[in-house]
Amino acid sequence: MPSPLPYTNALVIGAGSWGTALTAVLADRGLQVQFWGRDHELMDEIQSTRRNSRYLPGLVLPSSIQATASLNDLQPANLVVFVVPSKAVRETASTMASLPALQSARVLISCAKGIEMNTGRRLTQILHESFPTTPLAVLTGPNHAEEVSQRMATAAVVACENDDIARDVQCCFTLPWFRTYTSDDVTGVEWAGAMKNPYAIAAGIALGLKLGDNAIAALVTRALAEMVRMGIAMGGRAESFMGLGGVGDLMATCYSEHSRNHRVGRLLGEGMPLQEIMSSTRMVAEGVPNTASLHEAAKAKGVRTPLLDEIYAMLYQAKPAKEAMRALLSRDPRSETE
Ligand SMILES: NC(=O)C1=CN([C@@H]2O[C@H](COP(=O)(O)OP(=O)(O)OC[C@H]3O[C@@H](n4cnc5c(N)ncnc54)[C@H](O)[C@@H]3O)[C@@H](O)[C@H]2O)C=CC1
Ligand SMILES: O=C(CO)COP(=O)(O)O
Repeated sequence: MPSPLPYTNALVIGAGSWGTALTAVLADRGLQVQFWGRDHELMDEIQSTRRNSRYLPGLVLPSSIQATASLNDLQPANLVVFVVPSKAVRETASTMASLPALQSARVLISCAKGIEMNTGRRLTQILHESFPTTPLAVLTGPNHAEEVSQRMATAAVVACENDDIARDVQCCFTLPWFRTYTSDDVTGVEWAGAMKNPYAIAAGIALGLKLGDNAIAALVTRALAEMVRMGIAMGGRAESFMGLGGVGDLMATCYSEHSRNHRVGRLLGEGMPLQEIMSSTRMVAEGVPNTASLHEAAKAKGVRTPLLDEIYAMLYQAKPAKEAMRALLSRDPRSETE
């Protein structure tokens, strides 16, 4: 049985599919949950019907949650979950920083997956700029909202530099069907969570091109090698890339039909232009902006990332997918450990 709750009320910021699923997790665990999203029409719908028909239609949220789009409605919360897309984290954090509701926060949890363009900053580093005295944690792992919302067995990682806070957050995200592990490698899990997104696009492309299971397994394995190389260069630990936030999330997104990144890749592989794919859904595919920011960060740090370079060329330089795959296969032979 889970222990008593260290935090009693939560605020979830961001009303996409993951924010909606996490609202349900925290409410199931017994926290009082406020749920904020920027769209008034959607938040009114959630408050009156308990459903987010736009992003996670199958889930009926508990009646205890309070959904709103009005910042003035927010009441003080001691656990705050940031789950807007990565490109919206800076603006949302700076807007929220002055609100009384967030002044009493005892921990802020970053749940998006990305690295900022132009600064190469991790999302907790961005949150720290707006909340310099509030402890920060990351929740990450192979966690498709569609499955979490159906209470299907799921495991995740809570990373925080402070072990006590990591355990307190872990306690709030512990349910019979939702298991969390702690880590103190915030840097490693944040780089891992961002990096798996472009590779999920690549795995989707390989599927769309019907390259076969051998090719996809090779791609995913070499993606992991690239993730570890990059993660260590950025200050993370290799072991984090072997855990749920690394290889776990890489597999979940590279092989799952739920993954929006995988879908983008599959459609690209089938020949649909990127612009058309992006305008066919309102859901975020972080791998598209992440490819640009990670490519930029890799070049700045001098990390060798042949896969990411080809994904960048496909997404941003209109390189045909077949040509990119040929380029990868015709590279100079080398040792697997290089
Ligand atoms: N969906 C999933 O299964 C999981 C998603 N994540 C991560 O969570 C983050 C959010 O993703 P989802 O909830 O899936 O997104 P989504 O695509 O389901 O919805 C995006 C949400 O963000 C909102 N949004 C967009 N720009 C905004 C802005 N400037 N200010 C405030 N809100 C804004 C939209 O209105 C919408 O509610 C992403 O970084 C994603 O990688 C992480 C784990 C699982
Ligand atoms: O991060 C995720 C699962 O862990 C969600 O992946 P997508 O953003 O590709 O749907």
